[in-house]
Amino acid sequence: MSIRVVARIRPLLKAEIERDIIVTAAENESDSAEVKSIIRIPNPKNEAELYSFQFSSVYDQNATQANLFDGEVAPTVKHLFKGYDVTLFAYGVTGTGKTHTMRGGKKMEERGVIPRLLSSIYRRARKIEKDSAGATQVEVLMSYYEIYNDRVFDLFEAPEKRTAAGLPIRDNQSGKAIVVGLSEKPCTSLKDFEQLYDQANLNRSTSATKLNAHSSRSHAILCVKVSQTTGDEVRVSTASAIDLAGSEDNRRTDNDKERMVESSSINKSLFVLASCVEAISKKQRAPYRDSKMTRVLALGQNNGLTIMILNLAPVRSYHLDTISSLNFANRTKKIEVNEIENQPFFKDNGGKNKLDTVAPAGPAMNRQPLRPKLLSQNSHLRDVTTAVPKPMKSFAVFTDKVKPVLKPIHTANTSQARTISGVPVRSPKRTSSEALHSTSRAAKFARPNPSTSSMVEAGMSKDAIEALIERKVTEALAAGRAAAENTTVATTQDPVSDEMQKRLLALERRVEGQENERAEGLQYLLMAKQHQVRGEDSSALKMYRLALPHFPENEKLMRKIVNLQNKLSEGSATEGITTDSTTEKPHKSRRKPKDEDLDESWHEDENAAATNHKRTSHNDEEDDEEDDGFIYRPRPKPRRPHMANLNRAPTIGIAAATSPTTQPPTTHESYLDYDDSLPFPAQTPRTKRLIAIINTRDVNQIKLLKGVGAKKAEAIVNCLCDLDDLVDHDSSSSSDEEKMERKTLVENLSQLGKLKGVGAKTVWNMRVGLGEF
Ligand SMILES: Nc1ncnc2c1ncn2[C@@H]1O[C@H](COP(=O)(O)OP(=O)(O)OP(=O)(O)O)[C@@H](O)[C@H]1O
Repeated sequence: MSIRVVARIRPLLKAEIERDIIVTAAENESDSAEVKSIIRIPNPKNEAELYSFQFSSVYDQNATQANLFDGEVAPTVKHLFKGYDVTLFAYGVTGTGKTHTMRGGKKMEERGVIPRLLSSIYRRARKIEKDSAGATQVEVLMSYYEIYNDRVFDLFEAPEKRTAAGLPIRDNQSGKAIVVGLSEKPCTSLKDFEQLYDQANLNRSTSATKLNAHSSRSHAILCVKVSQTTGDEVRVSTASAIDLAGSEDNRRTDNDKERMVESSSINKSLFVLASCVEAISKKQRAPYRDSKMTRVLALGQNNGLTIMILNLAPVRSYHLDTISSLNFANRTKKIEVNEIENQPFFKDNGGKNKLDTVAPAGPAMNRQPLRPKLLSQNSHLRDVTTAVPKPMKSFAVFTDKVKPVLKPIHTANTSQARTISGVPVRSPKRTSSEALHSTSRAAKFARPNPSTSSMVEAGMSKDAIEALIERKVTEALAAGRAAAENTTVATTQDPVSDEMQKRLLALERRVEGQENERAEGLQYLLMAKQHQVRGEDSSALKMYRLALPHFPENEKLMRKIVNLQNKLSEGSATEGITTDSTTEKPHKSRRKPKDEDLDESWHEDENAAATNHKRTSHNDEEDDEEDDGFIYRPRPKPRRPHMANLNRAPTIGIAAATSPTTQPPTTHESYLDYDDSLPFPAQTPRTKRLIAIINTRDVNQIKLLKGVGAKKAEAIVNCLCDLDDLVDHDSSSSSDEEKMERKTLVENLSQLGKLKGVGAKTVWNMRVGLGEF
């Protein structure tokens, strides 16, 4: 049968209002039963259009905890006692009610699926024990763990006892992922359970986020193992109840760093889950192993019955998230699950049966026996037992009976080998039965076993059975050793720190990537402006276009591109007309730029102020990065800088100061160097103001500049003072007055950009931050 998906819409929370409701439950008109099974939600792009999603059932805002449990979970309990594993999981965006559904509140009517399930299990257990007059005993064992930041932690352990790496997961022989070292607590009554469960929940990672005051930061997995023992026969089945952490849209969460790490881990695991579901639906290989949660949940790989509870918020603020959850659920409902019940196995038989000494241990030891999978079938949950033919009761290993002569086994310690050779020499090593009795790892062999008697009936000699057991034991021990080795390697290498390292690196790269990308964009902009002031419009256009992907929504940039394009096409048209004319050949460098050409450049005209007044039409608001009055003029001849000492400071933070010509400039320096030799007066009021502020050396003033905090301001002042010291050293004989005169002053933006801790970007920000001046 396929996974049963039921949707639950939570009621409005205090902060939400009625008119924001966009998710509704409806009955399926073609279905005679008056049960809601449709979710309706508008198309985010066209509110008039409604999307409909059909599920097994839908519970609206008015549905109680009891309604949901009675309708969906209670019917699974009898299947659990028939040997079927049951998996229940709550899926949904953060704050949609998963924990409320699974755990619920403390009051009787608010109890969620989990306490109700346990209550129902105990009730049924008591009934079975009573009906069998004590011949059948039911034992309930519980394990509870969380997957936090992709690490597994036992919730029965206090957080301070956890190891950073968490518990390892490995596959058992039937390929089922199991958590190694998980504790399993017997719970004899509902009271026991409640005590353990409440205590364990205190260990679960939860935090307040903007979207949920008690947000689960981990996936919590509760496994309830039910063992029914009748005489020698033991039947084990497990109910797993999983409260997944909710996906988060971090544009809405305002998460801090720690919450972000959690959030990205949650989102990643949910993304892997979605990828698994998609792969399954496309009949491709599902990437289960990409996340611990998907490994454990193993959707589509686990047997028994699976129910997904899709939790939904009814309001508009969740619109896109809700649609994404609905799409996920829509795919999930098509996943087929193998309806196979667990086979009983036989326990100790008064010492006669050598197989039966070990009881199952570990939460995953009750998984499927080795036998062919039944073909998946689509049937209703309630019809499971009648609709599905009983699977074969035999192990795959029973094929051995058609080959009664067993191959000698390679290992020396097998009684079978001795029997076959006929040499009654006792091996110095232990026999299979001894091995079974003595090994502390014997739990593995407690998987469902055929009874010896049935094997004998099936025509196998006792020796053949012994040899068969021996072989299985040897194989299992070898597998156990291999697994143990793997585990050791895993713990000694501290996979978490490696993993963490990798993530941090990736994060760093991402941040760095973003920074680089922005810097690259700014660089293209500046180059474009440089080209433009030189009158090289087509190159400028090229540079603006290169900058565009870095500032995709920047209207100003787009306008510039369009204007330049127009200008160029106009120009080429004019060129066509005037090719024959030699009368006017405008000197590029002398042209007077149009408004959009007037741009941030550190080639500034001395008459800028005058020009400024004439340019009344210029819309400053639209182009706040532009300095009024810039026009291109040929680069003046390099003049020996007034502040030669700036270039003489080799180690105090002026980049490339020692040999600016021999060292290739960095990208930032290259455009800072561009107007290195500009004389001080040739600057716009804004630039002058900026430089004046810097030259005050007043940390309080400097720190107010955009992009400069107290630290950077201090660094700038220190750097300037260091430069003064250098000058003083150079001229130890100078008078104090001369020294004062020689006090290091920043003359232009290029010099400013070379101060320690100041780069092109900071200079840019400082200027822009000064606004119109
Ligand atoms: N059916 C419901 N009835 C009443 N209140 C509900 C219901 N469902 C959810 N709530 C309330 O909504 C809030 C969020 O629910 P809950 O913490 O269960 O969300 P969640 O999906 O588990 O979130 P997260 O993924 O962040 O852990 C809680 O205050 C809870 O009490």
